[in-house]
Amino acid sequence: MSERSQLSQARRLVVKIGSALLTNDGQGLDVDALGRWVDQISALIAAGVEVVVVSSGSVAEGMSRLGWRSRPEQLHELQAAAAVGQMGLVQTWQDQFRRHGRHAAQILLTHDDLSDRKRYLNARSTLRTLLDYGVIPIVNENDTVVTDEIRFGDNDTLGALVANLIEADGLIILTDQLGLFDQDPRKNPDASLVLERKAGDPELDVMAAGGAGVLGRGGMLTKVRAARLAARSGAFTVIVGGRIEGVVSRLVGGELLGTLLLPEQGRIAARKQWLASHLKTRGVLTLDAGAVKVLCRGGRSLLPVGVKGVSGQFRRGEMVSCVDEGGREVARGLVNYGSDEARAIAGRSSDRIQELLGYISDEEIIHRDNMVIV
Ligand SMILES: Nc1ncnc2c1ncn2[C@@H]1O[C@H](COP(=O)(O)OP(=O)(O)O)[C@@H](O)[C@H]1O
Ligand SMILES: N[C@@H](CCC(=O)OP(=O)(O)O)C(=O)O
Repeated sequence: MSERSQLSQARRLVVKIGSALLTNDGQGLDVDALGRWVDQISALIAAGVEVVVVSSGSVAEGMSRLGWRSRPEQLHELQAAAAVGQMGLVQTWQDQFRRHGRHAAQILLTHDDLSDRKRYLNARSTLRTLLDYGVIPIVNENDTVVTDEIRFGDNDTLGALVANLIEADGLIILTDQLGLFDQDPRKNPDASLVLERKAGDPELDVMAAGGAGVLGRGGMLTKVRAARLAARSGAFTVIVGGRIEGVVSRLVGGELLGTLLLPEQGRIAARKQWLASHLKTRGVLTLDAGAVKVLCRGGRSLLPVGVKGVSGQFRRGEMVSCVDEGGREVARGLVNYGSDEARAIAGRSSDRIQELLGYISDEEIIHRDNMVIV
């Protein structure tokens, strides 16, 4: 089976669109181009694919609104431009999706948000809920509170972090070149397009060393690094020309466009390896025989009703060990409730969580995607 078939089989995708493409030569947003991507993304959604958009362009749109002709040097001026431009950016996405009868939602994140387990889970449930409702999340960096990303143009990394967060099958990075070339095509007209590589291939760093275009900031190096980060959760990355007519639809239709960067291992294996190796356990849930049976059969989440005992102090998002009544470990996973709340809902039906805690964040105590059977 060709590796390209992964694109047509993808059920959840992150599409990242850089400043170099979104802006009309730096003069505000290219609304027509944006509308064309929206048409293609809407067709994908209608075909049952879940799509999250990571959109740059706030600084460029802010500069245009403020009448600034050249990109400011000062970071606080860039942040001010981003704050002004973000309003126009999300409004434009919303206006375009409205033509297809769809809602868009603004999500502003920082890298730090995603390295904190609790915030990670919160962001994940918000994004999942939006996708369940058929809403298209439009993600950008929260430039008011961070500066590295504005400086380095690191929305490529954000795209990869979002792909990890929602366990996307793939990340599509739309840019102003046809893909990754073996040398910077602006400087070397003989450069040739790379069609497919493993994301971890060290030669990619040498090829991508040429720096960024005039409007973009990160260049190809941040895209290659983003592909490696996405590969950690088993997602593929495609770097491709966003101006190619019908690019997203054609890619997903199996056309050989852009550069496909592949993970070393599949999605589930990657996530489980990450879960198994990266986190310390903070507590123990003792399960009844029925819960042990459904977990071991695989593919099921753990509900509070199957929990007989809770020990240790842990917070939402931390790793706990699940043991049977004889103390034998059967699974590990990231809990959706802290230890006090877990004690309050243990042995109870999920219908009662609201009444017992005064709120409900999730009906399962550990979601199957966040669990490894040991
Ligand atoms: N090997 C390469 N292949 C393609 N483009 C390259 C390469 N090396 C450097 N580049 C530069 O990277 C630019 C794209 O990155 P960037 O300007 O940051 O865009 P974006 O805003 O889409 O993230 C291209 O315009 C190109 O000049
Ligand atoms: N968050 C800012 C900066 C992000 C940025 O420049 O990223 P990119 O164009 O993808 O390299 C913006 O939206 O303008």
